[in-house]
Amino acid sequence: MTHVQHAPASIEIANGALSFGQRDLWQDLNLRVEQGEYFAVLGPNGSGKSTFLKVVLGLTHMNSGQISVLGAPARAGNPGVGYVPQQKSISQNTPMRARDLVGLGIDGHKWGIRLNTRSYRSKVDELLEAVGATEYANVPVGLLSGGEQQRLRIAQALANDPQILLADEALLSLDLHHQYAVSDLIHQYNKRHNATVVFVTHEINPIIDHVNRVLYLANGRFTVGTVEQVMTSEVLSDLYQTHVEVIRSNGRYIVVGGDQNAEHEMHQGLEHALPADPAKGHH
Ligand SMILES: Nc1ncnc2c1ncn2[C@@H]1O[C@H](COP(=O)(O)OP(=O)(O)OP(=O)(O)O)[C@@H](O)[C@H]1O
Repeated sequence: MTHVQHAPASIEIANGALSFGQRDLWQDLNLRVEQGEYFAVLGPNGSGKSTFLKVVLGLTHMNSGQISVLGAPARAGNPGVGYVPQQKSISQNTPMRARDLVGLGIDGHKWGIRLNTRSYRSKVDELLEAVGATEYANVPVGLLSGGEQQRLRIAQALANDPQILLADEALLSLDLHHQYAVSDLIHQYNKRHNATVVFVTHEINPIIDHVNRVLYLANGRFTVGTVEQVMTSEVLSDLYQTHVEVIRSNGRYIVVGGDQNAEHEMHQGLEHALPADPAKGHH
């Protein structure tokens, strides 16, 4: 008799529950994210998206349930997991150059290389090249634009060739052009390395072509499924427990109604989903 060998899940949560005081983020969460999957985490402000990443990172512990990451309990500092934290502005006076920032991500222990050796420098060059940042390698990071800094953060997160890349609002504050550029970069890494991507975002449209499945969190409840399954008026109304309208236009989604948070998404959705079409004119 042959046995089918199941590869371990990239991320697996069993019976997960997490609350802070009176605030439930989720209960009865059972989830298996496969290696190579591009997984989006959506939801309004405060629904627990960033906390979900922190649980995967082993920085926050659930109240109950188990989480395994790459076949072992989640633990902080796992070199198999890369993390692009929510963007914070970098002071103009930071004495670091672009290449120094990227170099911080290199785990010398893993690569057997030391700072300032030739192999270290060539690894940094390779990472800069991969994110298209070679031309500003020696520029102080504080002088770079938000989009340029964001590329460096991604290079830093990819420095150890992680099997899982966690990105927290990686497109926030980028203009539309840079949103798509950064989104493409992450997608390429996902495909070339069969890496799992967990992408936290308010705005699904810039990544919609890449996403395999979605975890949508709202009001202590959640739903999981493909974009087509989750992004419907019926499913989101049920999740928000109030009427929400999901409009699909040119393959983009606009969420209208619900609470203030859903309205917030609506505005972002409108901004990005319906770029001005000069042919149609404005009224
Ligand atoms: N360590 C903590 N102690 C207490 N409450 C916390 C802690 N971490 C997060 N919270 C609360 O949990 C909720 C979820 O926070 P989280 O940052 O995960 O939300 P989010 O969905 O990422 O929100 P946003 O879209 O605004 O970034 C918030 O109400 C937050 O105040």
